[in-house]
Amino acid sequence: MTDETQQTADPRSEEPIVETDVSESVAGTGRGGPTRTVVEARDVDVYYNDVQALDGISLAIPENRVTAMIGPSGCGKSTFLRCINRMNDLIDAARVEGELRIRGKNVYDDDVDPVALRRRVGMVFQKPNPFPKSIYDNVAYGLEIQDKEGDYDEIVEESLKRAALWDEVKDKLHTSGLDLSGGQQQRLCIARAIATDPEVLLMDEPASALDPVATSKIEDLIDDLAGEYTVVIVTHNMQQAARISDKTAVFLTGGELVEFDDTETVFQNPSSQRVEDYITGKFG
Ligand SMILES: Nc1ncnc2c1ncn2[C@@H]1O[C@H](COP(=O)(O)OP(=O)(O)OP(=O)(O)O)[C@@H](O)[C@H]1O
Repeated sequence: MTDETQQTADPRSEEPIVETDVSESVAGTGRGGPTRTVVEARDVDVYYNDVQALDGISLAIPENRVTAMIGPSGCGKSTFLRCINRMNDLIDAARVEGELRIRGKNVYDDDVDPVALRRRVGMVFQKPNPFPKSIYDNVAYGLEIQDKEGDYDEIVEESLKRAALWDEVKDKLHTSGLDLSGGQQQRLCIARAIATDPEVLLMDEPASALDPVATSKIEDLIDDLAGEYTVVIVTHNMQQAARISDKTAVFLTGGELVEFDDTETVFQNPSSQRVEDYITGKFG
């Protein structure tokens, strides 16, 4: 990483961002060679009141790749995910220290509007949470609240296609999103998240409430989405992390990041006994 930065206007962002020359922090991954860093954590600590949940996290998340966060329950995976779009701001007890940069700009700087940030960083949760609205309105919702210009019919169709749901719902767009199956609801939530064209897509255990067939569809979808989005996924399922991610971050108890590397390396040649014990199921 160099200190040289340049101002660029990101067409998908309302505010100018500082883009860092990341040529030296290029992440080579299995999904087609080198890429740029989009999200970079520098020495991030998170506390809930006096209890420390994350301890000195530093890592660089590559563009248009899938990065998985794995680790035992309570090690801080979701907390880290929520640092990226400042969802921890909504938790009174939470305090974040350190820097969380997106394309070089610290999202905790005073001049960053968290609402604008969350437009650039979409999120999909564990439990599908469509609004009690029609399928169409679920996807169009983000466009409406942002007063986005454009042909909504076209954007809704495109988003549903990208979320691999269009064929199943194209004849019932004006029925309730709540009438879909769990797996379809989750793909609807993904369509809703991508309709506003975010740069980063955060997914917090997006398949853990789904059956194996629906899970497999979500995994295929994540693989496809990585062509266009930078995906960061929290998962409890190590096979899933191994199947779908390019990079894997292993968090262990105490909120420590103990390994961050290409997924293949983490699973085939872990750097420490602790990580090996975790991924081979000896604990956690
Ligand atoms: N809102 C909160 N208030 C207080 N403590 C919290 C809050 N959210 C999380 N914590 C604590 O922070 C630590 C990390 O929690 P977090 O949910 O980030 O872990 P996780 O690795 O995502 O766990 P899981 O896999 O079980 O979802 C835990 O000790 C948890 O109890």
